[in-house]
Amino acid sequence: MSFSVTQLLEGSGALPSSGVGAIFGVNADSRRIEPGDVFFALPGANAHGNAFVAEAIARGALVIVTDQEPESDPGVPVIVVDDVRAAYARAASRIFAPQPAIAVAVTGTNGKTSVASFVRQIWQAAGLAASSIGTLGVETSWGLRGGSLTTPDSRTLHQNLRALKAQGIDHVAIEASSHGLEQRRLDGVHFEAVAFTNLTRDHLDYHADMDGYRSAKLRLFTDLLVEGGPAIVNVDDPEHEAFMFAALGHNATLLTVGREGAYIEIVSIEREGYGQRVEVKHIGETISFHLPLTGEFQVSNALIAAALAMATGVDRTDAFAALSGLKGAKGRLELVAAKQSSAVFVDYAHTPDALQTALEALRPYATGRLIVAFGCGGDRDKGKRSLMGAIAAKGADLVIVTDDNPRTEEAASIRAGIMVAVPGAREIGDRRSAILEGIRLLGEGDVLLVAGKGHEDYQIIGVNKTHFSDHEVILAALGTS
Ligand SMILES: CC(=O)N[C@H]1[C@@H](OP(=O)(O)OP(=O)(O)OC[C@H]2O[C@@H](n3ccc(=O)[nH]c3=O)[C@H](O)[C@@H]2O)O[C@H](CO)[C@@H](O)[C@@H]1O[C@H](C)C(=O)N[C@@H](C)C(=O)N[C@H](CCC(=O)O)C(=O)O
Ligand SMILES: Nc1ncnc2c1ncn2[C@@H]1O[C@H](COP(=O)(O)OP(=O)(O)OP(=O)(O)O)[C@@H](O)[C@H]1O
Ligand SMILES: N[C@H](CCC[C@H](N)C(=O)O)C(=O)O
Ligand SMILES: [Mg+2]
Repeated sequence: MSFSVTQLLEGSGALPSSGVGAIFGVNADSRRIEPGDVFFALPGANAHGNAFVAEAIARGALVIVTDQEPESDPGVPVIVVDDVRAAYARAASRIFAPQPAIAVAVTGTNGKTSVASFVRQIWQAAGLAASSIGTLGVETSWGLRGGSLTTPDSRTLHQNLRALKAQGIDHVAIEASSHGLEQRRLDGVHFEAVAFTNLTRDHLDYHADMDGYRSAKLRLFTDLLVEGGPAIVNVDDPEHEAFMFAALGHNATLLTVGREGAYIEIVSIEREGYGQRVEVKHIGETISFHLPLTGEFQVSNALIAAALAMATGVDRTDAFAALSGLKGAKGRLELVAAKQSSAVFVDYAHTPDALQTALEALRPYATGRLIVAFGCGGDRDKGKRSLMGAIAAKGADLVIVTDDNPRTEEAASIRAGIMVAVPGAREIGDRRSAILEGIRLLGEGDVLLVAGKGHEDYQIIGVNKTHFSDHEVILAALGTS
């Protein structure tokens, strides 16, 4: 027993899968324990896993790993470690070996899904079998399998990684959320390269303050990058210094991207239809390409993705050539339909900065009015509601405040939290009616932005999740663009 458990927690190489001391699996959820598993009792937001030790043993757990002695002797070996979440992540990586050879990760408040998707697309264009894992789920050239978290829990993550390896995939780009980093979900992965997009307010319901939020994100640079690996930093973001110094302080190879970038310098960006023409300097060479995506922020995302791809061996010419063929991630400033000279975009902006970015990106296309319909999620950072209201008031000509996953909060009070900063807005709780009203209002040259849900195909009211898709409502009203 001790041999295999030690190996599980600290060792390397294959684990015994039969015989005395064999460990068959790991799980942190007592309800899913199978005979032969090790139960990891994690400190959670609602409970400590120690409360579920009896159930885990009843289901066949052989060993308990925890960060505090259970109150009574459970009758099976208990191993107390300092950081049980990290131990769980590393154990999951050993149980579910082998894994794809190359993993990269991107963190930041906004842009992670887009960057992860773009890295996968660049790898694929270079002929490499690749996958991206994040908010949208696990995506490969065979399709998309949805998930529930941006950064999956360690067990799900490593199960997915093993399945990808079994399909011949050796290149994976992963979104590193602040929750995921704080909860050590990624601690079993060695990243060959990492990237930072930007840092603005989000998730202050979970992190004590911006310092706590930033520290969680910095873990990707300080703890999870392989020794000397490339760390890509968007130097146009005001928060870049902390990430730059974290990289330098940990012997990473710092690669900066942006208008002030040394590795990739943005020289110029000009709109070309709904896309843009971009000129950059990359280690002395000037490169010009068409990016078929709307919004300057996508230039930053695309270049960070190109840097990650080049950092993992893609040839410079192939990487930049791939940018002209990029497809936007679903619901990220996506042109969904057009009505005469007006247009309707769906975007996943659910933070103040993202809403401002999306409105600024669309302003040049609104020769008439810029209309926005959006809401804020329930059971999430309340402070961002009035900030988003103020941003909408400033950046749009007409604002419709609606519902976006009220969860267990009263929807009307969430809307009120937004309306205080935009008293002139129309308040239409039912999201379908709000979108239809936005479409009804569309005149010559107007642009409607439907923000907050992006790819989501549900509305969460209370604890019930019902089918709802911004795309479907828009397309049913207007047909395809
Ligand atoms: C606040 C938060 O992040 N919670 C996540 C966390 O739950 P927790 O550890 O706090 O769980 P808990 O309910 O206190 O339970 C403690 C422990 O007891 C165990 N337990 C519990 C009940 C039981 O009967 N038996 C049992 O063993 C649980 O499995 C857990 O290990 O760990 C769970 C397993 O990984 C996650 O499913 C859960 O995500 C919840 C559902 C969630 O909504 N998370 C969101 C906020 C989130 O993580 N979002 C980020 C950011 C997205 C973005 O970028 O914007 C993401 O990466 O998705
Ligand atoms: N580089 C960027 N800078 C600012 N805003 C961005 C950037 N990239 C995307 N956005 C905005 O943020 C929204 C979310 O983008 P994306 O899904 O790529 O980010 P994310 O970091 O994965 O978000 P999440 O934390 O929810 O996983 C987009 O719909 C867009 O409005
Ligand atoms: N990963 C983010 C997504 C928010 C999306 C928005 N539609 C909402 O429900 O608030 C979160 O869970 O906070
Ligand atoms: Mg995401």
